[in-house]
Amino acid sequence: MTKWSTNAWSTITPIYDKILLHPFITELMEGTLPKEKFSFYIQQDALYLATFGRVLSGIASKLTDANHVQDFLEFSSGTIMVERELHKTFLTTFDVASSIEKSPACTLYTNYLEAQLATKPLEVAIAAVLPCFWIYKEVGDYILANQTKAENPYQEWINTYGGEAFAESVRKAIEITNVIASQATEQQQAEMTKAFTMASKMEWLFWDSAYQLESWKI
Ligand SMILES: Cc1ncc(CN)c(N)n1
Repeated sequence: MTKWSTNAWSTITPIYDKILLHPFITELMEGTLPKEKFSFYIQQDALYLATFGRVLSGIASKLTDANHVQDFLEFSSGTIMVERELHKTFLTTFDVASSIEKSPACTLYTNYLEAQLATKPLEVAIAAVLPCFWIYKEVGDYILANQTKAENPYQEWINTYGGEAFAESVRKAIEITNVIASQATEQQQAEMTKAFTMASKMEWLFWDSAYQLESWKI
């Protein structure tokens, strides 16, 4: 039987293809992305990750398999720690402001994840966080395989998401989500795919908001 993740990825392939074509990603790959846009992204991402970490540990608290609990706790602490280290590098390098408010896209995405955790069944919440792992891994791999410039100011970002340590977490996250999906009804699996798709759209929005230096209209 086809795994839930295989069908879910096919559903979001048009979104993923658009992410690869987004100027934030193409310019990041070329190393030509204006620093101002990357700084905006990194600052918003620090705010995003604070919520993401809390949502991951919330999911851990709802899982029943002890190994899955441990994996999600490790995602929450380990993965986030690695990403925070990465952020520190860029926050220092680019000397960005330390107090900022969430952009509309960041607000939308973090509120969405928190709402899935608070109001939806576990299988939906877990599907909602999967794009945060999977899309970043695919984008990291894609950039590593296609970049042509020897020097890139964003190389550390690229290496983090295209690297083996991150890939291992992503494999585990996909596997756990498939186990949860295998215990779900068809209707529940459809809800999972819906959340996976929505969060994938928000990944696109998040990069787009950084590229546009999005601000509140009011
Ligand atoms: C918005 C966003 N999505 C996903 C990731 C990778 N965990 C991230 N750092 N930021």
